[in-house]
Amino acid sequence: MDSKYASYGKAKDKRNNFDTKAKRVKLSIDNKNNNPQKENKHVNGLDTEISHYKENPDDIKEMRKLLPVYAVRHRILEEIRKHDTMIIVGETGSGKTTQIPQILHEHRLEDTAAIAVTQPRRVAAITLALRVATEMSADIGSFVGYCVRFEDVTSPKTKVIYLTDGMLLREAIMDPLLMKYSIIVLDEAHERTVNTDVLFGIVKLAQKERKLRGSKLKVIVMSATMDVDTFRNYFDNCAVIYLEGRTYPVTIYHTKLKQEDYQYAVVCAIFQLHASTPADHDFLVFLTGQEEIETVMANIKQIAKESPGPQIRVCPLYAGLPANKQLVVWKPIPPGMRKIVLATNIAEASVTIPKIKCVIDTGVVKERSWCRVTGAERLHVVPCSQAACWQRAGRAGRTAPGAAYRLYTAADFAARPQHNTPEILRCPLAATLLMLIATGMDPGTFPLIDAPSPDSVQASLILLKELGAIENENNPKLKALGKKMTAFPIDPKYSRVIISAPEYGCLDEALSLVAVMSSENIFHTPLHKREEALKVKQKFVSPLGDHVTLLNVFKAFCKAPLKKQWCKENYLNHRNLSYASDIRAQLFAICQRLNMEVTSCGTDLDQLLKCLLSGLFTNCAWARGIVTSGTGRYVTASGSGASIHPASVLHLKRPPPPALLYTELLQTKRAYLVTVSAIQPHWLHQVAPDYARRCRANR
Ligand SMILES: Nc1ncnc2c1ncn2[C@@H]1O[C@H](COP(=O)(O)OP(=O)(O)OP(=O)(O)O)[C@@H](O)[C@H]1O
Repeated sequence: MDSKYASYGKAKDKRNNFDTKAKRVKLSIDNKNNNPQKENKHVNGLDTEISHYKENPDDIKEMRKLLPVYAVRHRILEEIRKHDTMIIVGETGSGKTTQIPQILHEHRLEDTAAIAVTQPRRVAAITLALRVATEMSADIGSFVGYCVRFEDVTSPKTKVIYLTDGMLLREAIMDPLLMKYSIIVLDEAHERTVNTDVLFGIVKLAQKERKLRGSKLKVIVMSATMDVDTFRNYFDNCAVIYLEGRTYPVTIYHTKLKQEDYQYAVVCAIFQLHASTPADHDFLVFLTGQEEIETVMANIKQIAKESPGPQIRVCPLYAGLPANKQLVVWKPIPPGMRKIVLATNIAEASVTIPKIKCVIDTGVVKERSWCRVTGAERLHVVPCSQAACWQRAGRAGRTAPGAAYRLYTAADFAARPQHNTPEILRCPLAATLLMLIATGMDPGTFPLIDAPSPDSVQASLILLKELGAIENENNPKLKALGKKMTAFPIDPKYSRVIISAPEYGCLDEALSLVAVMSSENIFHTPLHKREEALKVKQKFVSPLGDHVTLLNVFKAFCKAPLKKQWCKENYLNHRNLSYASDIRAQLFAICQRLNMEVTSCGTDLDQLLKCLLSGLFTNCAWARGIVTSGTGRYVTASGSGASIHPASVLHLKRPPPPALLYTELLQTKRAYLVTVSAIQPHWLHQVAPDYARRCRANR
C-alpha cells in the first residue's frame, strides 16, 4: 500500500463556533459528569426489529443521564415554555434530537395534539424513532412513531412523530395550518434542503394564522452547525439557546498531502487503520453514491482476504436501499469482528451508529444543479461544506471517544464555505412550487429564508405549465391534472408519466418502470464476475435501451417463483427489485383511487418511451458526430456535451441513436448520460410541442 496515504497531520479539534451577534441564552453544563469510564458499558445497536432489541433498560437510563441536554433539561423546558419560537444550537451528539422531544412529552407540553420532529432523511427519522421508543420503553407506532415516504408507522395515539420534511410538507397540502401538531421541531436546519426551507415558511405562516385563531403552535429549530444569524433574522429575532458541551471528544486528522484519487485513498486509509485499530472500533466511511460504494465494497472484500487484522463486515448505506436493508447497519455483529459502514451523506447528520469510533471522510458529495433555461438537471461530485465535514466527524464520539480522518488537507478544509449553498438556490423548483400552489399559497409572496432568483421561479413555473400541472405561469392556477399529480409521492415529472400513461395505453408498463426508477440499481455486477454478469444481463437487453431493459428485468422478477435464488443466478439485486415491487403496489393503489384504467401496450414499446418523454422531456440529448473512440457523443438541451454511460446497453450501439432520452446527467471526470433510451428526434415535437419550440429557439 502506498505510504503517502499513511500520513495524517494531526489538527486541533477546534470547532468553528459560527460566531453570531444574536443574544443567546447560554446553558452551560458540567462536562465532568460525562464519565468516560462508561465507554465500555455494553450498548447494543438497534436491531432491525425493535422486539429483538436486547439493550438493558437501566443502561439506557444511565446513558441518557450522561447527555449534555439531560443535565440542563429543566432550563430548556423553562425556555421553551416561555417562547413560541426558538433556536437550539448544540454540539453533535449532545442529545438534541432524542432528548428534547422526550422532555417535551414527559411534561405533556404537546397537550392534546402531537409533536412533529422533522428530519431531512428517512433513515434518520426511522432510527431516531426506534431509539426514542426504546428509551421510553414504548412499542414503535404507539406513542412514538415515524412517517417516511411509503411507510407510516404511527397511530392515533402517537404523540412524538419523527418524520421526513417531505412527509410534513405532504401533510401541509391537506392542512396548511398543521393542526395535528402543537409543537414542530425542525431538526438539522443547517441542511437547507428545499423541503426544509419551504417548511420553515409553512410553519411560520401556520404559527401566525393559528395565533389569530387562539391555537398555539410552538416551533423549535435545531442544529449543531447552523448559521444562527440568518435563522434568527428569519424567525423575527427569536430566542436562541446555545448548549455547551459534548459527550465524547473526537480527534480530527487531515492528510498532509492532497489526494488525487479519493476512492483509492479511502481504501488505503481503511486498511491502514484496520491494521492499527482495535477490533471493537467500527468505521464509518463517507462516499458519494451507490456505484462508488459498491466498488469500494468489492475492493475491501478482495483485499481483506489477504490482510491481517480482525474479520471485516462491510455494510452499505445509501438512500436507494430499502429501509429494512438500511437498518442492517444498526445490527450488532459478533464480537471480534469489525463493521465498516460505507455511506453516502444520508449518514451525515442525526444518526448514531453505535460503536463507530472512526470516521473516514472523503470530503465530497454528489450535488444536484440545473440549467434554468432548459430545465435540464445535472449531478456532480463537489467538495462539501465545513458544516457537512463537522457533521460527518460528529458521527464518531457518540457512544465513546472517536476520531475523524479527513482525506483532505487542513488548508483544503479552511478554504471551504462554512455552510451548504441552500438547495433552493441551485435546484429546480417545479415540485416545490406545485406543492405551494396546491396548498393555495402564492409562490410570489411565500416567505423563504433565501429567495431563489425570479428567473428560477419563472423557469420552474414554465416547466410546470409544460408538464400540464398549471395554467398561466404569471398568475399560476392549478389544473385538474396538477391536482392529480400531487396525489403521487414522487417528482411531478414522474407523476406526469403515470398520468399520461392511459393516453398511450401503457399504464401497466409505466407503473413498473417508474417503480424501478424510484428504487436503486437493480443490477449486481461483482468486480470479479463482471464478464459473467454482463453475459447473463444480455437476455434482458432491449435494443430500445435501458428503460425497456429495466422493464424486462422487472417483469421477469415478478414472474420468478423463487425470487431470491433467481436474482442470485441472474446477477440482480433482490432487495432493490423487491423495493420496486412495493413502490409499484403503492403507486397502483393511488391510480385505482383516481379511477385510472390499467392497460398494457404489449410489444408496442415506443408508446412507453413516448409516455416517458411526456414527463422527462427536459432530458433529451442529440447526437453530434462520432468521436474517434467510436463512442457516441451527445449534446443535451442545455448544450452540455456528454457520452452514454459505459453501463448502458446502448453504450457501444452502432450507429449511435440520433436522439436519446436519459434519466440522469452525471458529471464525474467526464459527463455521462445515465439510463438512456433511443428515441426519434421528432417525438419531442409530438409529445411536448411547447417545450420543443422553446428548446429549439435556445439551441
Ligand atoms: N441508536 C442509538 N444507539 C445508541 N446510542 C444512541 C442511539 N441514538 C442516540 N444515541 C445516544 O444519544 C446521543 C444523542 O443523540 P442525539 O441524536 O439526540 O444527538 P444530537 O444532539 O441530536 O446530535 P446531532 O446534532 O448529531 O443530530 C448519541 O450521541 C448517543 O450517545
